[in-house]
Amino acid sequence: MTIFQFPKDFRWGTATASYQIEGAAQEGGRGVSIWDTFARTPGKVFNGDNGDVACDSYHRYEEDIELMKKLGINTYRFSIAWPRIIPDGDGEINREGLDFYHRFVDALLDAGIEPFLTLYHWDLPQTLEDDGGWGNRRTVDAFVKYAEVIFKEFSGKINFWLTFNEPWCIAFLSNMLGIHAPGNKDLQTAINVAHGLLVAHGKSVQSFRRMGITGQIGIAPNVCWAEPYSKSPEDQAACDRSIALNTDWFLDPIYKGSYPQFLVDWFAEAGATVPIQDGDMEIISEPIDLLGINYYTMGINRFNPEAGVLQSEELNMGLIKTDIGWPVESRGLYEFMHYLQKYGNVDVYITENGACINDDLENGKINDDRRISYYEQHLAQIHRIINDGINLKGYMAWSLMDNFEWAEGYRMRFGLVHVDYRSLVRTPKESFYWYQSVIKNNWLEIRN
Ligand SMILES: CCOCCOc1ccc(-c2cn(C[C@@H]3NC[C@@H](O)[C@H]3O)nn2)cc1
Repeated sequence: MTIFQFPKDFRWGTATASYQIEGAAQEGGRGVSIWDTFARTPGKVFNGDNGDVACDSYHRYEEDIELMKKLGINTYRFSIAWPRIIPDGDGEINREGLDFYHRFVDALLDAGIEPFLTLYHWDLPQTLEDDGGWGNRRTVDAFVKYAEVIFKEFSGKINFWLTFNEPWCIAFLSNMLGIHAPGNKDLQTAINVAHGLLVAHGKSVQSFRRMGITGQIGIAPNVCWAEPYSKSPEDQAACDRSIALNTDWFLDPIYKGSYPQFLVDWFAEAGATVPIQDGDMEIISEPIDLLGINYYTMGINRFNPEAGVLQSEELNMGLIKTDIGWPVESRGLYEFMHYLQKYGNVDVYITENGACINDDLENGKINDDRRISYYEQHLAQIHRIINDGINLKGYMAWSLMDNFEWAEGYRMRFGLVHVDYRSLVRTPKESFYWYQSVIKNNWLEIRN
């Protein structure tokens, strides 16, 4: 038996997002989001699933908070649905939407749980997408207006703020690969979206400072760690491109005030350029306080001129995979956290980490041993990272409960709590009780 003790002030939590759990899509004055539209577009989401009901957390959040109290977490990451606050994107404010989130945040605080807010977790008001989305400065300004409304309303209640969740997904997964909403398949559009959200990030951080809002603010990129299949420079360069597009493409502008030139040049070869306007990079590089890091898996990549715009092919190395097909390899988290040190020893929270394991109820229990094993491996790496002196301050498991997994619909389950989507009954899985024990002890026990 090996015991890994965590720091006494280490934050333990779980994470969710508005469109994935709330439901009540036509209630409370909520406007239409790009995910409402995308999910209703035939062929875009498995089984034609959508977020109309989801986990019904809009109505059942008190039950969810009881589960959080039972789990013992002290931090809960969630997102606010912009279409509940300003239904048409940049027009009238919907007081009913603000009141809902005040009730929710107050209930979290009453439960002794720290709210950890993501302002944008992919549910853009459709009216703004109809007018060019993140590539149109109207959307940038609309986001700043929305962010300032939330800052003003929740300053003093919320102390941990993230502007954007997984900017690579918002820009490239959704506008170059077309796998997520709005489903564009164009490199220039993706680069325009990435730049627009970065300007929106920078402007909202400037507002946060100017308004004197309580707490700390940052952003949450997702990690794509990749190691070369061979020692060839071409394979290493292919890995560098994959890693950089998920993180450096966003963190270089924020921490260095410029894009990674080797990728700018690579995209120029493909005929795509970054639409930088005077003053943009100064705005984007407004200093932040923390980083959220979302880690799920890593790849072994090689150069392949046929493998998409980055010419970087991920190989099947025969590793154990989760039920969504992602290799289980926690080593990439350790390697990435050391890679991240090039931006300084910044405060980092793991804002997402978890496994898609689709075990179902058997005699009233869900024996998700594979999820426990995934978490054991990744928390052991977290312990190594902390022992190396890296400022890793907290960990939020993705996810508190099974929910709408985007293009995969409801078939892919990441939750510590099982959700029956017909009855909406929540059932803690065995991994819930395992994580409960880790949190209670503030240590990880590894069976040797
Ligand atoms: C066949 C080509 O495939 C290209 C990669 O396609 C994907 C799809 C999905 C992801 C993805 C999904 N998640 C989990 C979410 N993170 C935020 C939260 O909302 C979770 O639901 N992280 N990354 C990445 C890459």
